[in-house]
Amino acid sequence: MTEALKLTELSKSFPVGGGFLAASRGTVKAVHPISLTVQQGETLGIVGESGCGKSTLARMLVGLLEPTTGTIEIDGAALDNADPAIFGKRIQYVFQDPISSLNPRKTIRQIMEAPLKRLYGMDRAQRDTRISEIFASVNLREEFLERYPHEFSGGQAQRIGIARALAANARILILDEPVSALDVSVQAQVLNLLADLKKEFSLTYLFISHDLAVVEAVSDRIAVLYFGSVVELGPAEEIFRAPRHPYTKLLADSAPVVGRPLTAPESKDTELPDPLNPPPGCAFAARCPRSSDRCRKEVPRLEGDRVQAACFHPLDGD
Ligand SMILES: Nc1ncnc2c1ncn2[C@@H]1O[C@H](COP(=O)(O)OP(=O)(O)OP(=O)(O)O)[C@@H](O)[C@H]1O
Repeated sequence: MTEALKLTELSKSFPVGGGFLAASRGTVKAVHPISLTVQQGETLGIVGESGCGKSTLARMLVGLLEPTTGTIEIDGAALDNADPAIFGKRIQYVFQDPISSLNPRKTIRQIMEAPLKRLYGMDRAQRDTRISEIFASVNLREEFLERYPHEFSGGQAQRIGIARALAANARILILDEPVSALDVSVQAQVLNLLADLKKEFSLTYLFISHDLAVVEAVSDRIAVLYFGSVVELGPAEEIFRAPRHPYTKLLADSAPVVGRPLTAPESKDTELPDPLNPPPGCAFAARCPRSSDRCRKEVPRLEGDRVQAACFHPLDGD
């Protein structure tokens, strides 16, 4: 298999402080250094609670945020932040809220045309051909092109969002909670469409969601994020059924996962650490039923073969 995406020590910190005249009050480390690879054709699921850094990671990957440290490589070539067009041709973002992510004052044709003009300088005839092809692939009628975003249902708008991402010919899509704003019946249609498109265009997906059952169903591998770090990474069919990291177990115990009954979570504490004053050791130690003195002093590294966990006292995965 070939590597589609490679992240090396990618991190993001935000200076935070009291107003633009006052000095910065500190730094929020939204994403701690992350190194991982995604193979061509793979779907990597990324799960974690609100505030764990999912959006910050995704926004770096599409060039919307400049990383504080680290590199992003696509098909072996490093992405250069100075040239957003390079990102646009290789990696695209599908937003959670399909209607509000589309410019309300533009027709769907104008929305679809924008990346074709900006990234490829296509003339009118070339753009029309490309848009017709993509619309056929996502099962949208061409008469929709002259309408405005508010005229569509959530499911149709998400198809348009996916079509826009595909128009740029990128082979990697960041799907940021792509179905969580949709009705359950429509969710299944959009997930099926994403599966079909993946085959048709040999796409690679990063599928970000807080919905464990959806992530488990669509992913080949899953990365569990906690407080800006990957704490567990492994095959989708294993990770929630036989968690190694106590945080993954907490997630799996508190959410419906196929083939695993809900149990009462061992940890009742739901507080995330203060991002302005992070703990010195493992960020999960204060919530973890297995934590030791070592956990409160040292940061565990992600280790293992098929399944990797960043934990000094991992569960045995049975
Ligand atoms: N521009 C910013 N300035 C300061 N802190 C930020 C900024 N953006 C994000 N953060 C902080 O970084 C951390 C990660 O935020 P992020 O939005 O990436 O998490 P998330 O997992 O996507 O959450 P959600 O699911 O709620 O969107 C949070 O502590 C957040 O408050």
